[in-house]
Amino acid sequence: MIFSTDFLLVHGREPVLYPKERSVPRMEKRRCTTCPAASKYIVAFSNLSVSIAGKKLLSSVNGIAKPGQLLAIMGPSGSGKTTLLNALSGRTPLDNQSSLQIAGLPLDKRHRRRIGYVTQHDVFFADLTLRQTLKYTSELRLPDFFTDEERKLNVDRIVQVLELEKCLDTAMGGGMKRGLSGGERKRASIACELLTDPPVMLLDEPTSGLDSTAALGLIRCLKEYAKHEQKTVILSIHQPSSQIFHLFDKLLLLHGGQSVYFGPAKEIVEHFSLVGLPIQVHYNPADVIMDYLKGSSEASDRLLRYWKSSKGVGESKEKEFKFDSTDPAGIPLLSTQTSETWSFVPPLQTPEKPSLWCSDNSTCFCDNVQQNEINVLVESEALPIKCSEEGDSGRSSWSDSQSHGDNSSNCHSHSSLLTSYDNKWPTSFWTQFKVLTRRNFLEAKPRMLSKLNWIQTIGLGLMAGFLWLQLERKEETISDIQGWMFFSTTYWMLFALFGALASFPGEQEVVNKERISGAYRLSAYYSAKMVGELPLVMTMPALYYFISYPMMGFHNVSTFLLLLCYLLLNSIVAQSAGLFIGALCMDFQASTTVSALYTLAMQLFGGFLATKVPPWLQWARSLSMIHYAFQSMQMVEFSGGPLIRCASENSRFSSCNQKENGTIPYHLIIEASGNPILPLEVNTVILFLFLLIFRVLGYIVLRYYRTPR
Ligand SMILES: Nc1ncnc2c1ncn2[C@@H]1O[C@H](COP(=O)(O)OP(=O)(O)OP(=O)(O)O)[C@@H](O)[C@H]1O
Repeated sequence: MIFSTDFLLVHGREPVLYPKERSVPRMEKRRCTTCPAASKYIVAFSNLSVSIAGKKLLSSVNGIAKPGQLLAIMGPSGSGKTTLLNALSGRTPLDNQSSLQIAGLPLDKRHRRRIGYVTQHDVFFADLTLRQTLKYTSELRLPDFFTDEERKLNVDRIVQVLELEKCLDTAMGGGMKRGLSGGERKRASIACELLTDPPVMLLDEPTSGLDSTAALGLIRCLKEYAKHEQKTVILSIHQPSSQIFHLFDKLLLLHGGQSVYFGPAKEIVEHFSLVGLPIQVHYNPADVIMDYLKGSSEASDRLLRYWKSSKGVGESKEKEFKFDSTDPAGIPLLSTQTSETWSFVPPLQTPEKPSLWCSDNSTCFCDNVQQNEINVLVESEALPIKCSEEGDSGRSSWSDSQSHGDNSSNCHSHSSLLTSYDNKWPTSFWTQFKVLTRRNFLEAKPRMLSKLNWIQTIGLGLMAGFLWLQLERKEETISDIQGWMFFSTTYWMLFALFGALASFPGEQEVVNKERISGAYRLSAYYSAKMVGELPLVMTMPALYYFISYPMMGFHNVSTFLLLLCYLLLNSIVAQSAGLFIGALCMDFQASTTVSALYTLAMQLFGGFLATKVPPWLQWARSLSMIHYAFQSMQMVEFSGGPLIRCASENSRFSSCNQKENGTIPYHLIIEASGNPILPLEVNTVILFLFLLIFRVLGYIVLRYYRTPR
């Protein structure tokens, strides 16, 4: 694997990410973010506890992760590694006494969105290729001021670093669909997060499913990334190889939701021997540690007791966990006395938030500094950052950390980087809508316009066409014409509704992940879904109609087009109902049960199967979308084409018995089926109301009931 040097170029030394004159576009002088000092994303947690449903999953875990370092969380299965990462990412609520600070401030929504989180379970749209996935991620999650070329360059470099070039055009796969291998999917997940240049990266078991060489390559890559780009990297890992273990800077050992060690990884052997649990020189420390933790309870009890008695910070090494409340910015800082003494703000203290102001020419200054000279404490040295008056270099903060000698650009990069994230969303509603519409279309196309669907629709169109071939316009064929209309409306209602249901569970996993990371507004996603899938929802019913209706009997263009409109409107309403039920139930089995009940009821009250509805049940008819679509189609068909001729004998229409060779007006045909007639316009408005209500309800459910955590 090629790592290290290339990595530096990812967001690199070239002015690619934050180009000149584009750092803070059209910005008024305004409060935009915290001081650069606070932008050093140190993750500090103390007394961190998590309980779910009364069960304590984590208990008083302490630790600190600094930019430039790799913190590994190890522990047996079920020890709480994922729970801790979820807590650090803000996805799991913390117990009251817990303290979690990022960049010196309690974790809020804005910081939460600056954390890249690669979860254990990779979720992607199975049908999109890796190239499309990365392209859309960069379009959604990089601020609007990036050009297409810059985005592409960015993607290309990350792809190169993570060695994903060969599989760029492979489908992501997942579920039943074959696609990227497990290792490639994992690297693809990491690539998606890296694209956004997060200052803090959390990775849950990034090496699972990788062979030992690939795993080592990946951890090396993360180490380089942390070191050279000054990022804070925290990962959980099950049982690393010895080579991987020695790459860790800090180690947090968990057992049963409690920490049994936190400190430099290289000191773990010494720590275990102090506890009376020796680790032989030639053994892999990770293996032995896990053996102790998974073995007899005596070893883990001893570790826990020792750790608690030393107040959780390794007093055996004369280290102390000092709280320094004098730091004005409230930022966890490394003491200058010894690199092994940590200090950070006490739990529950909310430090005053320093503020950085950025003017429209990208000049930044702090409220509490009152000048352009800002001191940033990096490790133990104070680093002056001069905010120049003009928007010059526009380098990325990644390269700045590499070139401490030239700090003039730091403010610009910080300002552009942080202000774009200080806005609630990285991109505008319009960008999100455009990108999501395209992505939705591409994602849904293989599913909705699959080869099987084409075959099924053409076959069904021909079958219906031959069954109702060239029907004469006479009283005896009324029920056949109605049969074609009823069959067509119900079939396409079921097709659209169940199609929408089937798309929901898989899609929601990806959308929830993206919503948690703050990639876009729900409203943008929801409206894009409506628009992106619209042509797809209409294609199959239109094809069926183009085949079967002319075979049954074409009369004139206006009737032909109007009938098509009602068939399509009916399908779109059904899709909206499917989206609403899918959002409400989420569980596929529950949603199919609810949908089956609803669609069967709609068919029964549709106006064709039952002509005599008991008075106390007539209200149910008004809830059936089929009823309105079917009635509208009858009105168009029986009034638009040649009028239906009366039967020569024993006509059931009284008007026919009064004269020979008479015709039957459309309203008598509809009334004969026992349904009250509403004007065509009213039927149409009601169908649109169904559409609107289902879509609004779907949105409300996703917004308030299905808020992802
Ligand atoms: N929502 C929940 N409700 C109840 N218990 C939970 C919940 N989530 C996790 N747990 C429990 O919390 C414990 C820690 O789970 P967690 O997934 O954090 O472990 P882990 O160390 O990441 O395990 P692994 O290495 O197997 O992924 C487990 O015993 C698990 O069963």
